[in-house]
Amino acid sequence: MSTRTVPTLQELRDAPKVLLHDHLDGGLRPGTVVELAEETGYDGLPTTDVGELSRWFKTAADSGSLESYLETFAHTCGVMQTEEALSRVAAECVEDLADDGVVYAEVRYAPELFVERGLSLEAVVEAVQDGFDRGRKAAAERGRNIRVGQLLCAMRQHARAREVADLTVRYRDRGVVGFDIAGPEAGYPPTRNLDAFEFLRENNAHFTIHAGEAFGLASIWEAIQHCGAERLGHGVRIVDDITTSEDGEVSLGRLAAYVRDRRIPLEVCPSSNVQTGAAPSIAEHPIGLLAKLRFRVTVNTDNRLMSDCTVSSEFAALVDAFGFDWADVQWCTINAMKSAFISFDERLDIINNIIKPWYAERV
Ligand SMILES: O=c1[nH]cnc2c1ncn2[C@H]1C[C@H](O)[C@@H](CO)O1
Ligand SMILES: [Zn+2]
Repeated sequence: MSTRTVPTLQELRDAPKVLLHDHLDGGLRPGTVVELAEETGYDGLPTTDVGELSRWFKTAADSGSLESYLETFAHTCGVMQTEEALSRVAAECVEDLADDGVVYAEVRYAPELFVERGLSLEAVVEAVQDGFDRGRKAAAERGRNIRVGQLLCAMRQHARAREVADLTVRYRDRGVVGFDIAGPEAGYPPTRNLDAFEFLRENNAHFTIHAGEAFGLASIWEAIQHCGAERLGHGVRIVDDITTSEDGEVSLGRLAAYVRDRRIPLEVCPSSNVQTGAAPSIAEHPIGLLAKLRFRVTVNTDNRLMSDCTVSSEFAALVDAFGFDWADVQWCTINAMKSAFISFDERLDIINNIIKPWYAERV
């Protein structure tokens, strides 16, 4: 087969893929939201009809602003306040990713959002890990092998980042592979949490930062140069530091050049960016230019429930919009695996023994 074969959605689902940016509380099955609301006595859902609720999440998240997009999480977090609920959501997440052909995933959530009914932060992490372990076993029994790590988020608007950083280090040999900050970007620069990042660096722990989504270059610069982020959540506003002249010549500013030269991974989430207004459409999404310029681009879902997407459907959208072929899909997949927060040996093993052999027949 040649690299020019156009990958179909079904073929993309079969391809081994790597997912670095996926929120646990943004990936629930709509039916599970309804069932958990009933079981846990959460009465805030806009509707208990599964089809309607599914459409409601998508429409409400199609808001054009990150702030109103984030309001939809009140309902998912609302039904995830018990260990049983957290474990179920985590298990289903792993099974759904495995069924989409994901072979390695880092799934993130903010433990501080699940303590409304008295759970400790530790109990939250352990319940999620229990679900991940169960999901992994269930998927393996169906012949779908997947490895999953937890990323613990701190919310930018709260003041618990140092505590969550501590939790990240304590649980790093028990399923947690790194840390992130999430939530509203404008008005909450990453430097507000400098003590957390310093603590993580002192402990040789990994972290990524949501930056360059709803706010521009200043946020990306702070995340990298002040905080020491290894990867950027989204990071797509880096295009503000790239100019294309009338004759098509592209030039990179100092920050864009730094991000590209240092191979800083961009966790790009195309559909989510369109919903929050970070990009006008998939066709006009900066990922086309960033991939062409060979930034270290990775393709991610962000929130599968709110965007009604999968990793495969995100790739399919890029096939349509930019003519991505199998070589591009493999490149993004290897980029992502190289950027994962697990050991070099483990990353290499997945690249050499799972990813490369599968794509070798197509590129
Ligand atoms: O795209 C995002 N940007 C910033 N914050 C986000 C995004 N998607 C989800 N979140 C928030 C809402 C969740 O409750 C939290 C932790 O998963 O992270
Ligand atoms: Zn995100």
